Formats: sequence, C-alpha cells, structure tokens
Amino acid sequence: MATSGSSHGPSTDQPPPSLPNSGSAAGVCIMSNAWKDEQDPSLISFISAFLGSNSFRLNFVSISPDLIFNCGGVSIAFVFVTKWDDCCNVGSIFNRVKRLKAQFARLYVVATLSTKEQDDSFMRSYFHFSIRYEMEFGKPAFVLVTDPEMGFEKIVKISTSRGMCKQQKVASKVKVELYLAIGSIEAAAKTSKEDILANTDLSSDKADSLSRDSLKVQKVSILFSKLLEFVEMGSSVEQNILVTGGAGFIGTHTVVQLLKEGFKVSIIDNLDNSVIEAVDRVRELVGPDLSNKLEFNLGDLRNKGDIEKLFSKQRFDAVIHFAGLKAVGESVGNPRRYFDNNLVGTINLYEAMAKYHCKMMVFSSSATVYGQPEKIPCVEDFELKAMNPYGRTKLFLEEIARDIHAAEPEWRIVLLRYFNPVGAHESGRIGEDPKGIPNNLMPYIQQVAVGRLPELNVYGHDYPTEDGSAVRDYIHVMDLADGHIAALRKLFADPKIGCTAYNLGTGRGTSVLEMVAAFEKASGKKIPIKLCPRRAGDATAVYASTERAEKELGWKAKYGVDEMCRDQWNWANNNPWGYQKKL
Ligand SMILES: O=c1ccn([C@@H]2O[C@H](COP(=O)(O)OP(=O)(O)O[C@H]3O[C@H](CO)[C@H](O)[C@H](O)[C@H]3O)[C@@H](O)[C@H]2O)c(=O)[nH]1
Repeated sequence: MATSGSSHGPSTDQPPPSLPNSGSAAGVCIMSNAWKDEQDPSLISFISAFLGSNSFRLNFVSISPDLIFNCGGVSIAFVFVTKWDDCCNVGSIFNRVKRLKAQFARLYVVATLSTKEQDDSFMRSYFHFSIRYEMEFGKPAFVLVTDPEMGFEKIVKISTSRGMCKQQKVASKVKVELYLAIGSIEAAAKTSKEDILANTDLSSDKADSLSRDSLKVQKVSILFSKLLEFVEMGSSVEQNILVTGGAGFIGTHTVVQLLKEGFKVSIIDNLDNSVIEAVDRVRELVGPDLSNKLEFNLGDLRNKGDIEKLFSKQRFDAVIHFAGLKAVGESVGNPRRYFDNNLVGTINLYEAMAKYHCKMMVFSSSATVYGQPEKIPCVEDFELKAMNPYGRTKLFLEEIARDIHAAEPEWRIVLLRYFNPVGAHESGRIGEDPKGIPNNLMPYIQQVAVGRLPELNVYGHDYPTEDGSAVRDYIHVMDLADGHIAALRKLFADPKIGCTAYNLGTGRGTSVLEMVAAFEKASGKKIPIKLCPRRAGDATAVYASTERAEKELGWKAKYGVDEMCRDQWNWANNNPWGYQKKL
C-alpha cells in the first residue's frame, strides 16, 4: 500500500511499532486457533509481527480464552465478545465466562457493544444471570467497549476503578498517552490523505479509503501496544497469598521470600507450635515498606468462622498451606489430634477456597509419603505408603488433593514433598524453635551445642551405610522457601499443572554422623554422642530425585551441608533459647 514516501503517513508496510520499554523476551501470547480463524488474516499477521517486534512469542493453540498473555509467570486471559445478541447467545457467553473464571485469576471479558440497545441489554443480562452463572461484581472484569478499536481506554478505566492497578500513576500515565495517541492518529490520518493526493494521481475517494485502511491498522497497533502495557502492568499487580501456618519454621522463611518477591501475604496461624515474635522478626527482616504488605491473623483452620472471616474480607490469588502438626511420635500416641488438626483443618480450607473461587494451592507434603522406600533416590511416581498417623495425614491429604482435582479440574495444586528441612535465615534472626524436647536431628544437635541438652542420642549405628548411621537428604530452609516461590509461579503460569507432586531435596544423602561432624566444624563445639539402638520406623537411607522440580519448576537447591550447619549455628548461637528471651 503506497503512501508516497510520507514520513508520518500510516502504512501497512511500515514495521510494527515497538513498545518503549520492551526488553528481550517480554513474554508469551497464546492465541486461540478458533479466534484467529474468525479474524481478518491481515489483522492476525499484523498482531503477530507487532508482538514479535516487542519480544512477545506468539503461539497459536486450541485454548478456551481467545488470548492469554503470560509475563513473568502471571497469566492474563482475554475473551472477546464481538457479537452480542441477547435473544440467542447470552447463556453460552456467560457459561463460557463462568468456566474460564474458575481457571484464570485474571480474566477480562472485552465485550463490544456498539449501540445503546446492546449496552442496555448487556446490563440487564449481567444482573439477571449473575447469580445463575456465579458472577460476582468485578470477577471477572467485564470491559464494555463501544468503539471496538479503542477498547483499551475502557480497560484502563475499569481496571483502575476496581483497584486492579497497583500504581494508579502508571494507569493515568497510560491514559494520558492514549489520549495523545488518539490525537496524533487523527492528525496523521489527515496528513496521510493530503500526502496521498499530493504525491499520487489517485482519486480523492481512493485516497480516502487508503487512509482509512491505514488508520485502522494504526488504531489496532495502538490498541495492541496499550494492551501489552496493560498486561505488563497486570503482571506487576501484587498477588495476594494466604499462608497458613506462616509463623512456623518453614512458614516464616517462605513469608520473607514472598514479600521480597513482591507478593502480599496474609498469615493465618493458631500459634500452637510458634510464637508471634517470629512474625515480628519477619517484619524486622523485610523492613517497614514490605512489612506493610504482611498481615497476621490469629486463627485456627478447624474453626470455619476463622477462615470465613479471612476470605470474606479479601481476595486471595493462591494459598500456601503449611499449617499442621508434624511430630511422628506424638501422632502415634494421639492420632485423633493429628486427624483433627491436619485433616479437618485442610478440608475446611478447601471449602472456603472453593466458595471464594480461589483454586490454587501449594501444599506442604513430606517425603514421609514414600514410607520405607524400596529404591533411592525417591521419584515422585513411586508407590506411596505411610508409616504412622502423621504420615497418614500427609498421604490422605495428597489423595484428597488428587480427588478434588479429578472432580473439579480447574483446581491447580502443587504438592511439595520436603525431605529434611534444616538451617535458618542467614541473618540468624529466624529459625526453628520447637516446643519441648526436639524430635528431629538438627534442632536436637543445636540444643546440645548451646548446652540445653547434654548429649545427642544417635539412633542406629548398624545400618548398612558407610558409617552405620542412617542417611537423609537435608535441605536448607531458604532453598525450601525458594521452592515455594517456584511452585507458586508455576501455578500461576501453567493452567495444565493439575495436581502435581514435586520433591524438594538436594538429591544428596548425608549420614547422621556426617551431619554431627559438619555441625561441629561450623560451630567449633564438640557434640557428645551416645550410640543407641535404631528408632522404630526409621528408614536406612532416603534421598530425593530432584529431576522433576529442576525441569518443571526451574528450581534447584543451592546450599550444601556446610551452609546448612553454618546458618543453623548462627541462629542457635544468637538465640540459644529460640524466640524466648531466656528460660
Ligand atoms: O535425636 C535424634 C533425632 C534423629 N536422629 C536420626 O536422625 C535422622 C533424621 O531424623 P529426623 O527426626 O530429623 O528426621 P526423619 O528423617 O526421621 O523425619 C523427617 O523426615 C520425614 C520424611 O523423610 C518426615 O517428613 C518427618 O516428619 C521428618 O521429621 C534419623 O535417622 C534419626 O534416627 C538421631 O539419631 N537422633
């Protein structure tokens, strides 16, 4: 198409414009094959070139939304309703939206309603059908567009008014730019027609139609560049994460990382095995600005009212579910307490999540679900079995998660099977602080080192291992915390995640005696030991296959045993009595 070399006249031959800040690999745009087939091919090739020039990879696949943008692990889905016919297609539109709403936390329905009648009819239907199709106001966001080529103005306005945009400033800047852009297009369109007439012998009508075509392309290009900015803004919108048991050992370390990664966090914890001082220290570690994004709620998952209170006042994008009891020995003596806490609490949580359409969960499972593994390393698809009531709660909860997902496939659940979490935050301000005599190896060693306990009982010195003591896969709690961030990003990014288990371990086995030696080296303290018979139910050697987590979550443990012992000692040395001032 010729515009006679005009430098400012729009032309379909011009390369698509670039976004000002688009760096390399801005993200992925997935376009529905069906949607693509309904559009004019020139529009699709324009969009494709445009996205390409802005470092967006465009893939055409069969998907239910029309477009999905994924930037930085956040998926934003768009559906375009271009034909509104209130006598025929309303039910199918709302049905489709209902289905997609359950699958995408960020879904926008862009409805083109060019006449007042269509607009009125839409409003009537929206309120009429909202209960039947489980619409809540603003969820999903319906973006009503009167000028199909200028939908972005509405998108920004509506998203701003609904508080979706993190930075109002950004939204208003975009709006100003948009108005400037509209003005410049109009100016460009006029110039273009004059240029065509001045530089060619085309008729006025032909020049008119050419300039209209090119105007259309330019409008589309503006729409898309703004859509992309919106998507980028959307990806920086704070996601709100509910962390159950967030005051505990793994919880506090994960909350620090979540806040540092830009998430907003609400903790619910009954402080059964933790103290509020741990949350105060998390606040101190992240500083006042990030601390403002952390909320603590004293509550118990067994109490439905506590959960309801939480969900009814804010929307959560996902839940990381740590809350639960974890002492093997105690569970043998009091299984009902374990079933009540771990099972009932989790079932209540699922109910509230379903009611409030929050269907993404990262669940704290455990390597305990492998029982006594027949082979090592443990691979996620090994047969599962439990050895004690605590282990059974983890196994049941994994099964419950799989059943829920099988019945309602829109759920996305990641089951993280922790191996042996140890270590502490490098600051030495937060760490593990079990109540009573510790059951686990490292807290026990730590208490011997600070003089709280006289010696370590080494359970088993006749195992068929190099030094006769049992072998485990110890993992630094900060690596574990990062594993949760990776799992969360995976949940947001991958609609096909389903219900998937991942091992979080290092893939390396260390014996009890090697661990004692490493701690002695890190602390400079002698740890007196007593060789004792094997502990009932202990496996000889357990360590993880880390392949699936590496491949699918892009996560790998960074720290070795020396760093684990260094940080554990730093915590113990600075807090010999844990979070208590003194005993
Ligand atoms: O005072 C102690 C405590 C432990 N050990 C030994 O140290 C090793 C590690 O024991 P932990 O109790 O620290 O950890 P476990 O491997 O037994 O269990 C941990 O990992 C399991 C999964 O493998 C479950 O998740 C469980 O909840 C969790 O505590 C075992 O050989 C144990 O016998 C001692 O010798 N002395």
